[in-house]
Amino acid sequence: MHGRNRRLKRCRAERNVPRSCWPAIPLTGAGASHIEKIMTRIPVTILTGFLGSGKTTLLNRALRDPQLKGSVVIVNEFGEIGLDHELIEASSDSVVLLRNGCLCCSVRGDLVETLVDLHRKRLKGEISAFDHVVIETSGLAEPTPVTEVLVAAPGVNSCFSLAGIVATVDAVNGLVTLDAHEQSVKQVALADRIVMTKSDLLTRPDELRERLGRLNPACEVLDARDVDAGALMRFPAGDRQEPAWRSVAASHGERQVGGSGPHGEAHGHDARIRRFAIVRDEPWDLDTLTLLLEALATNAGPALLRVKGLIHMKDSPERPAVIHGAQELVHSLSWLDRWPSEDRRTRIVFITMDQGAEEIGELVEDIERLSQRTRAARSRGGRQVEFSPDGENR
Ligand SMILES: Nc1nc2c(ncn2[C@@H]2O[C@H](COP(=O)(O)OP(=O)(O)OP(=O)(O)O)[C@@H](O)[C@H]2O)c(=O)[nH]1
Repeated sequence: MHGRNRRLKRCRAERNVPRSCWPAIPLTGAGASHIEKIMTRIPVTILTGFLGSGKTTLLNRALRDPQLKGSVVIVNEFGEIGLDHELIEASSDSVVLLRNGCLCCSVRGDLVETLVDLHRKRLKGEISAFDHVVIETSGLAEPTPVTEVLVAAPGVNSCFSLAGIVATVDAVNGLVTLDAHEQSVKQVALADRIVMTKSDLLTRPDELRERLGRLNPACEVLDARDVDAGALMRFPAGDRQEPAWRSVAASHGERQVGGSGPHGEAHGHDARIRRFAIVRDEPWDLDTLTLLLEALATNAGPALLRVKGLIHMKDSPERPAVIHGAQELVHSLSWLDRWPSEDRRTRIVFITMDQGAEEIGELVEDIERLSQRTRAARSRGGRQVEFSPDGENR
């Protein structure tokens, strides 16, 4: 098309036709849409919120809305076994998982690469022409470094623009989390929209509302039950005040984007936080799962920051059971309609304060042994063995 324009200019100049008389050449068809693709910066929404605060639940609601039909999701989980991409209800080619680190520290470079790569593939037509990106951060991430990538990273800020930040806050655990985890305060303080989740489980979350209001006075606190999740993730240009993140991102603009964060490697600021996974090839029976849920309920509290798992059940091989817990809450068991990928192993991810993989691993092994013995006793017609959380089976 450039060649055609040049040729046209030359021949009209030769004939001395005034410039104003040149016919406008309409940009139509593939050429026009290609130029539009190059010129348009794609809006990005950051979805943040502490561990288990309901980010994926809200995102899944939003993804069912046609407003997010053209959205790509980038999800970050901190650890080798990631489950979030399996729990997001979108086709696998519109979800990208960034694992093995946290977006605000070690995988910031991966985020830059992922965004640049997505944009390149979009231009080449190798993937569908998405018009929006949602980045779901890990619950432990501070949003500022991600914001900086979008505002300041060369190659990213020319193709993408940060549209806004949505933060989820869990009504039940929110106050304790804000007291104990600085990331949670930053997530709220930088948000354009704060969504309080789980207020269905707590009748008067007034104290939390007030606290959120003090942390981010410009931002209305919305109730997850009332929001239009699709519209929530989209930020029409120019419909709000100057966002809090803009000045923060600008003041950090000089910082080199792409390497490790300033606060040390792999969450040095939270040296007490441990993350590990339990993986099993053998399906579980209902006794084992029930005992695990009982043990989780017994151990619920601030030390059990997060547990989530897909469980392969003997009685239900075609669809996994899903378990979720976060601090004080162990949520009711739910089920997926089908396995989201080829991987049908039981995978349970734990994020704890101080409690190590060995301790929890032993607890799960105890549970598995006990349920085996119960099964054997039952088949012999004997009495059921009782589980005690101190490890002594009676
Ligand atoms: N009752 C109730 N449960 C909720 C609500 N929102 C989320 N949950 C439950 O909370 C649990 C955790 O929700 P997720 O959406 O996985 O939380 P998350 O923030 O994505 O979790 P991580 O990214 O793993 O930290 C799940 O069992 C959800 O069903 C809510 O508004 N009410």
